[in-house]
Amino acid sequence: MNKIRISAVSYTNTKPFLYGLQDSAIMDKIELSLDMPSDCAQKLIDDKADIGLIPVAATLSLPHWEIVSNYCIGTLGAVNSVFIFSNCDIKDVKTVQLDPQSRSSNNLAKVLMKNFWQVQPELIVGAEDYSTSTDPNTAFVQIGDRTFGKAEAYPFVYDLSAEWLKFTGLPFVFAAWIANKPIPADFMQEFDNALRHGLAHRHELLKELPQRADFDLEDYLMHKLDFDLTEEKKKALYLFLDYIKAL
Ligand SMILES: C=C(O[C@@H]1C=C(C(=O)O)C=C[C@H]1O)C(=O)O
Repeated sequence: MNKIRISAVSYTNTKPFLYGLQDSAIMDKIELSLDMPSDCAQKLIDDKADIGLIPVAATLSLPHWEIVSNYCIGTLGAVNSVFIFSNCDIKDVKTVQLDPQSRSSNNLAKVLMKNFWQVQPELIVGAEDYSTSTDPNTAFVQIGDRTFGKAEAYPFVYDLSAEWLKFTGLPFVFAAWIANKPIPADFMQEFDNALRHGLAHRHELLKELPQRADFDLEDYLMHKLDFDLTEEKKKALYLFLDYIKAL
């Protein structure tokens, strides 16, 4: 059998999953690559991967997609790694630079700006001064490890899944394990078992990760992230897709 090609996110949020996969015999059956989320999505769209931990917003660009795991990159509220960083209140922001590595959070920012904050700043994709603009009314979306330690550095900081909870009362799913073609059921079962094994060994993983003075990795991996793809999270996922379609 050909190996199943899997693209996973190269951020710390995915390390519990990698720990589980690398500690399982499933490694012999897969070809694993680590990519930034926007590239995970593109690989699935271009059929360069069979399964990806892809931004859920990117499912809208797939002719066929199916969820192949009971786990995800999700949260019950604040996630502490997906933000709009700003020098002014969101109501006064004139320009928002989007994160080139993101698909879900850029869309989450758009959904919240339109429906929750009811503001209409100009959106910039691929800004040359991304994340470094000194303009007082320019803000930026940022995700992943690049945000660690930055929450203290800006006067206005919006944790986007915390804002989504205020808006909808729901948890949030940033990325899920999605296939672009049918995957054998026995493989899916073995895959899920490996992911569960990784999640159950987060304390061992934390001992291996370099600690940071400016970011609480244990709180992040044990509490802020919530990896179970529950019915409530699926409800949030489909609601989010509806909001994106209406943008
Ligand atoms: C919580 C996060 O979730 C992510 C956000 C994504 C996005 O915005 O497209 C995609 C994958 C996840 O890595 C994060 O990256 O910090």
